[in-house]
Amino acid sequence: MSKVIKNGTVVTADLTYKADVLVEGGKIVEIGPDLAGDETLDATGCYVMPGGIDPHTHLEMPFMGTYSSDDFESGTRAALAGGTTMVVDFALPSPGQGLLDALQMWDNKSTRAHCDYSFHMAITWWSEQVFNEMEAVVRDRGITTFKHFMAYKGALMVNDDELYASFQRCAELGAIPMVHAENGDVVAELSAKLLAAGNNGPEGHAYSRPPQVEGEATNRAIMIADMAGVPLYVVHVSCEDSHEAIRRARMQGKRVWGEPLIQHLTLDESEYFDKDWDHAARRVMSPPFRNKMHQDSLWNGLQSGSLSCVATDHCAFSTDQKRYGVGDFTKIPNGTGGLEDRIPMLWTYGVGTGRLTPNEFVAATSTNSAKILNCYPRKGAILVGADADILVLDPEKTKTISAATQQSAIDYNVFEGKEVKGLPRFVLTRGRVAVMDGEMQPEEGHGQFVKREPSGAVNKALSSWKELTAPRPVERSGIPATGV
Ligand SMILES: NC(=O)NCCC(=O)O
Ligand SMILES: [Zn+2]
Ligand SMILES: [Zn+2]
Repeated sequence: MSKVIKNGTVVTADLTYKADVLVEGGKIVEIGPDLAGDETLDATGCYVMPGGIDPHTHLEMPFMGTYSSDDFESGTRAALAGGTTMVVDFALPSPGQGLLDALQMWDNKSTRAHCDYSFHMAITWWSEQVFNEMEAVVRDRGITTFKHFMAYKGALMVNDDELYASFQRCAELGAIPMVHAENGDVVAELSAKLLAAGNNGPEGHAYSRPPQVEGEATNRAIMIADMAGVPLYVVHVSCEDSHEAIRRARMQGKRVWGEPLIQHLTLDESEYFDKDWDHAARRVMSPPFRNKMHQDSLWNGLQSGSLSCVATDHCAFSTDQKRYGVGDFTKIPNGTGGLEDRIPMLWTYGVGTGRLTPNEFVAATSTNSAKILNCYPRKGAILVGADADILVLDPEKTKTISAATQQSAIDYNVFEGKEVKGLPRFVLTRGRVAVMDGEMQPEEGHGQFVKREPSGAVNKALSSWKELTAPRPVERSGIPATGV
C-alpha cells in the first residue's frame, strides 16, 4: 500500500522545494508534483525532511553500578515521538569481554526497537583478541566506528598506547575511531581533591571536569589519529577548548568531526548550583554543562561547519538512580536524556532564533551523521530509493516540554518547562507511520539493524596520503666507514 505526503515543502541538507513524496515498500519511490497514493498524509504548511539520526545514545547501558533506564523499547519510542528515526548506540564490552560476545548482548537488547538503529563498538581494553575481533566487527557485522573513552579511569578508560594501537587498526580496516575526550587521570585527581575538601554535591562534578581537561584530551586524540593516519570523530564536544582543537585540525586539513549535544547547546552550568540536590544531580553528565561563552562557541561551530552533528548522548537515569551519589558526586550515574527533545529544541533554539537555516538544521540532525557513518543516502536523504524515514515538521505547532507527557521511562526531563515551537505532524519509519497527526502509533520490533560499509572515501584518501608521505630511507652512493 502506497502513501503520499502531499502539499509540503521538502527540506534537505542542500535544497528546499515544493513537492509531494510517494512512499511504497518502505522506500521513497517518487518525488514531484501532483502525486497520488493509496493513503494521503496532508503536509500543508509543513516541512518534509529526512528523519532525524541520533548518532550517540546509550540504551540500557550498564554503567556506574546500574543500567540506564531507557531501553531500546522506550528509547526508540521517545526518538520517534521527537522525529528521530534512527539511533546509533554503543556496544560496550566489559573489560576482558570479547567484542563479538558484547555484540551478542546488544543484539538481544535491540530486538524491541521501534525504529532502525546501528551500533558503534567500544574499545574498553586492548589485547590480541580485541585486535583480531575488530576485523569481524567491521567486515561481517557492518560496524565501522569504534569508540574510546579517555575518561572514567578504572572502568572504561583506555590509555594512549591502547588508543594508538586501536586507531592504527581502524586505519587498516577502513573504520573510524571516536573519542570521549576528557583527561581521565586529571579528572580522578581533581575529584579526590574536591571530595577531601568537602565538595561532595553535584556541583563537584562540574568542578572536577573543567574545559581544559576536555581541550587537552581532544588535542591528544587528534594528534594520535594523525599519527595513525585515520579520521577522528569527537563525541559530545561541550566547550570552546575542544572545539578550538577540532577547528584548528580541520583548517590543517585533518579529517576530524565534532558532535555537540542539544543539552550543551541549550542548558548551562547554573543548573549544578541549584539548591535542590535532585535538580542538580539529574543534570550530571560528562562533560558537564558549560557557560554561555562555550555555548556560543558550539552554535558558531554548527553555523560555520566546524562542528558536524547534533546528538543527545541519551543515557537516562531515574532520580532514585541519581541518588546513589548522595554524599559523593563521583557515584552519581553520569548521563541525561534528550532523544524526544533534540529536534524540537534544535528547531526552536536554532532555526527559530536564526542561528541555523532549515537546511543547516537537516544537515546537523540527520544528513551529516548519515554521511560520516556511511549509510547515506539510504538514511539522511529525501531521494528516490532512500528508506522512507521521514519527518513532517509543523513549524507552527507548540508544546511545553514536560516529564508528565514524555515517552522516556524516567521521572523528570532536563528540559522541563521549555516552550518549543516546531513539532512532528507525521513521522515515518521505513514507510510505517509512527506519529500520525502528532499521535503516537509505535510498533515494537519494527526497527532493523543498519549494517554499514567500511572504507569510506576519507579513509582511502588518508591512507593514500600516508603512504605517499611515509618515511623512506635516503638512497646514498657513498657511505663513510664507521668511526671507532
Ligand atoms: N555522557 C555521560 O555522562 N554518560 C554517558 C556515557 C558517556 O558517553 O560518557
Ligand atoms: Zn562520553
Ligand atoms: Zn555517550
